[in-house]
Amino acid sequence: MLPTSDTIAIIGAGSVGSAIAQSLLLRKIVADLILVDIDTELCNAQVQDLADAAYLSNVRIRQGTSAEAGQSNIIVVTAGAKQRENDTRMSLIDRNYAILENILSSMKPIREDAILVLVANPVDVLTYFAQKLSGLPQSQVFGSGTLLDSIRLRAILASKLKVADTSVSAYVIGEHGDSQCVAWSTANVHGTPYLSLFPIDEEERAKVAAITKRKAYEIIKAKGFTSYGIAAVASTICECIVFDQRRVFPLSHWQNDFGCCLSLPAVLGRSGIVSTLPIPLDQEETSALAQSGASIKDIISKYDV
Ligand SMILES: NC(=O)C1=CN([C@@H]2O[C@H](COP(=O)(O)OP(=O)(O)OC[C@H]3O[C@@H](n4cnc5c(N)ncnc54)[C@H](O)[C@@H]3O)[C@@H](O)[C@H]2O)C=CC1
Ligand SMILES: CC(=O)C(=O)O
Repeated sequence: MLPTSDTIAIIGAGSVGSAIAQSLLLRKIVADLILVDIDTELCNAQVQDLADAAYLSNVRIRQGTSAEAGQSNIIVVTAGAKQRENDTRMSLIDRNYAILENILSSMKPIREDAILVLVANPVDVLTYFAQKLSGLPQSQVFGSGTLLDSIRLRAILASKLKVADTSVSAYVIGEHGDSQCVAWSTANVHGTPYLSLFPIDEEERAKVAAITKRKAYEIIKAKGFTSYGIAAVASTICECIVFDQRRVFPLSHWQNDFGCCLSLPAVLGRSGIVSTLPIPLDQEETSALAQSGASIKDIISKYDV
């Protein structure tokens, strides 16, 4: 596959931004990558290191400014504080809201057809504010959401059934965080309900959901951050946009019913969120999703003026 002439800018060249850059480089999705960070020395070092890895592909990578990022086709926002052991994602909001405001104002004017992908946490809350502050249409501003959690869930379910992860379709929905929920009633393997193929009781289901939810905490406890999983997710999102693949992903996007951004299945294409798909949920899942929406809205209301 030849890289397209699109440019992707990554804001934040720390653990996550650099891992996303490496994933994009190796997958040869676009010809040009720009890395931007307030810490220009770190950014330059990451670019130099990644440029060595670029001999595996035809991709050019360089350090850029916020203004240049604003003129890129896709802008991936990873800049922000990360969780320390046992910090929740929501606890980052004070610091990361301020960083987001700063980034968006320094990127302006943002090109009208740019796609803004939020990765920094709390991703659902930041997606809401990025929609408000960027001036872009809501369909062009969304967060990586629970795609990463869904991949984690799918891996657990697949290993129980001894099938490939890709053969299981299962969604974590709601917040990319502690109030997330599993849409058990729609989990399936090529159309057959997962729970009919591999019946697990309520206690076991709760255990699987908890392991999925805790995975980031466990990784952060041992190595201080997560990066490879989100890099795979973010580069897949970029690929889907660049090639207008119209894949269905659980992404954090605007929800009229909840008055916030949270993850539900969305069709992703060249212009961003192209459409949404209904997801049949049982009563328990519906109420868990509503609670997740309420907890995101609660944080938003503290900052929304
Ligand atoms: N959505 C998801 O699934 C995931 C989200 N994350 C989140 O990604 C964020 C970044 O994590 P890491 O890369 O590990 O942190 P990091 O601390 O390694 O990197 C963050 C970078 O942002 C930069 N930065 C801060 N303010 C800036 C500004 N105004 N303009 C430009 N750059 C700025 C810092 O200089 C730093 O290099 C965190 O909020 C973390 O929670 C991390 C993993 C998965
Ligand atoms: C840190 C984070 O949000 C994750 O790995 O899920």
